[in-house]
Amino acid sequence: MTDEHKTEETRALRLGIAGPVGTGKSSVIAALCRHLRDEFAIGVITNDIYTDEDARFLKSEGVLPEERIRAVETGACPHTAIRDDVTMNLMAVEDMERDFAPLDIVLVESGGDNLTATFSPALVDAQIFVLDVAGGGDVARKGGPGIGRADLLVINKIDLGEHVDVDVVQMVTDAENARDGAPVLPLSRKRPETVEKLCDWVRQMHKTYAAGGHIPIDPGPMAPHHHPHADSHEHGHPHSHSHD
Ligand SMILES: Nc1nc2c(ncn2[C@@H]2O[C@H](COP(=O)(O)OP(=O)(O)OP(=O)(O)O)[C@@H](O)[C@H]2O)c(=O)[nH]1
Repeated sequence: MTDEHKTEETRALRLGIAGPVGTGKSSVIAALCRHLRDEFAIGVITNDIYTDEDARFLKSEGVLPEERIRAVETGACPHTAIRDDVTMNLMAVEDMERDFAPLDIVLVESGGDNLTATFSPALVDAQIFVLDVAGGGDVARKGGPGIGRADLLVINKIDLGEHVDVDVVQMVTDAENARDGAPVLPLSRKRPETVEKLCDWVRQMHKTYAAGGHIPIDPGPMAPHHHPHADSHEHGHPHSHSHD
């Protein structure tokens, strides 16, 4: 950590990374750790339903010392653990902050099975929502709380645009229109200048947060959705949510 980023009085910036399955959340976290680990003291919490696969991926990439990467196995709908009852995650974040104090940034990766899952502001101070071009150019137009109101919307894998017939410029424009001027970042790990822009956004967010100038926003509740389970049962959490 450089003196410029030293924050004696504030706890770590808790930054959530959400988005549908496979859009590149773990890759975004790996890139941030690789590029920012000499500037900031970083910890990572991953969320999976039954496994610690994302944590194992990040450990195998060697992006941080292994003990700075911890998995929360939610055992249930992963969006519940980042939005409705954040206890497991909050404890994991607080343990991490205590064990490695002082940390500058804790990155929390959502399990992400749904386009509309977002973090509660009780868990994170700011959140990045990740889409990718391989999911289709029209996804950005569909809106929803993460696309519309996350602090940053990343459109990932722009290197794949031509292979999946997606007009990346149009997709970014659609996303900007859905966000009333909030930032949209086209990203590809194969284009270092885009990775640097992502790092700059995080640096700026940390600076604003450390100066007390960042107010966490709640992107809003997720939309009603279905899980492809065969059973049918009530959920113990309040958002509208049914299993078929
Ligand atoms: N071409 C290309 N592939 C990428 C890029 N970023 C990630 N990927 C690939 O996309 C796939 C999914 O990436 P992950 O980082 O595992 O995505 P995720 O959102 O964490 O996935 P889940 O945790 O399963 O939801 C992997 O095969 C990555 O190698 C990129 O910028 N360009």
